[in-house]
Parts: sequence; C-alpha cells; structure tokens
Amino acid sequence: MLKVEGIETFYGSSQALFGVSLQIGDGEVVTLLGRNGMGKSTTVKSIMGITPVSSGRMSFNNIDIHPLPSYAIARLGIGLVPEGRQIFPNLTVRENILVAAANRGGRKEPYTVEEVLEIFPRLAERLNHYGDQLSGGEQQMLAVVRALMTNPKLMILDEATEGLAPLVRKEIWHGLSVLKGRGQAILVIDKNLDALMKLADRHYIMEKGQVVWSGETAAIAANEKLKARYLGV
Ligand SMILES: Nc1ncnc2c1ncn2[C@@H]1O[C@H](COP(=O)(O)OP(=O)(O)OP(=O)(O)O)[C@@H](O)[C@H]1O
Repeated sequence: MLKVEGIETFYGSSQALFGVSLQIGDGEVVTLLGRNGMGKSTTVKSIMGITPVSSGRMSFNNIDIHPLPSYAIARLGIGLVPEGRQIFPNLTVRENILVAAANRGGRKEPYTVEEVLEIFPRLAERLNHYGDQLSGGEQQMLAVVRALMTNPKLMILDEATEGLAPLVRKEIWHGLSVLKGRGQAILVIDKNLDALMKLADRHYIMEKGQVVWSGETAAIAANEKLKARYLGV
C-alpha cells in the first residue's frame, strides 16, 4: 500500500532524514518508534508532502506520491491526525465531523456520523458543543474522527494521545483497535509503548534520521537491550 524508499529530507541545509525506507501493507498497523528528535514526525511530514523530500521514492497503491502536493496525497486516501488538534473551534462537533466527510478511500459504504460515534462514543454526548468547548482529549478524539470521516485507506496518527488523561487515551486506543479489527491500515507514532505493543503488527525504530531496526511486536517485547538503547524504556 505505502512504499517509502530511501528518502532524504532537509530543513534548510540541515539534513533530518538519511535514506528512510518503510512499507505498510493493507490492513497493517505499523509504528514509528524512537526518542525525541529522531525523525519520526519528519518522516510523516515527508510522506504527506508537507516537508519536501530531496531524494528517494514514495508510492501509495503504486501511484508515485513524490513530489505531489499534500492535498493530492490526502485525496489518494491518506488521512493524517497531526500533532496538535486541528479542529474548527467555532463549529459544533457534528459540523466538525460533517465538513470532513469525503470518500477518499472509495469505500462501498462510507462512514456515517452514527458509525464513527459508535467507535468514539464520548463525542456522541457532545455533538452540539462547539469545538472550543471540548476538553483537550475530546478535541483530539474529534481530530481522529475527522480523519476517519475521509474514509482513508491509510490513517496516520502523529502523537495523537500526547498529553491526554489516561482515560481518554484508553478510549482512543480502544477506538483504534476497533478500526484495526475492521481492516483499517494505520501508521502510528506515540510514546505509549505498552499500548502500541498491543495494537501494532510491526514497528520501525528510528535514530538520527535513519531506520535502525524493524520487526514484529514479539521481537521488541523480547528484546530488553533494544528497548533500553533506542526507546529509553
Ligand atoms: N521545522 C523544522 N526546522 C528545522 N529543523 C527541524 C524542524 N522540525 C524538525 N527539525 C529537526 O529535525 C530532526 C527530526 O525531528 P522530528 O520532529 O522529525 O523528530 P521526532 O522523532 O518526530 O521527534 P519528536 O517526538 O520530538 O517530535 C530534529 O533534529 C529536529 O530538530
């Protein structure tokens, strides 16, 4: 589905990515792990065409996405839940959900408001509240729901549970596991290793702008050295 091959990305003259490669297959849940500043967000921004990639190849369902503009990449069916919630503060929850609706993934039965609220029920109680009346956790959940309403073939979450209360975080993880059960492909960046280990199939560990390890969940769980060296656990 997503194929990234040897991408290099710079901020001005400073190189952030040094030949990053990764793949995500249909229905897979994959993580990008690593300490702060190792290039995870830059990888996501590069995939989404937000930060320009200087060399390498990227394709999504065999369509070259480098160097397409971000909106065109999103339209192909990649839904990003960015760091920092980007919801409309002066629209209600329902309006926020509805304005995001688009069947980019070409699903036979695109998501409805009712369906997404079944997966993230907390928002059902807040439908008529304005975006800026929501708690941080609810806003983040709304950002996830908005991405889902675009019916993405691949959903990307960059630190979507950062700074949230444990209960809301748990609800987001639960929602993501429901989506996984329905075959949703997801790329997730998060600091909550325990939750990721339960959810994800495969992982890529980044250090200093490179992928230094990749493998399945069981291989990380069993490898204390790996966790200590790259993940600070
Ligand atoms: N807008 C920017 N301008 C210049 N340098 C940047 C910019 N964004 C990130 N960098 C640098 O690129 C490198 C990779 O950062 P990136 O944000 O991708 O890391 P990360 O692994 O996502 O970490 P974090 O979890 O802290 O966001 C870091 O050295 C960072 O300082």
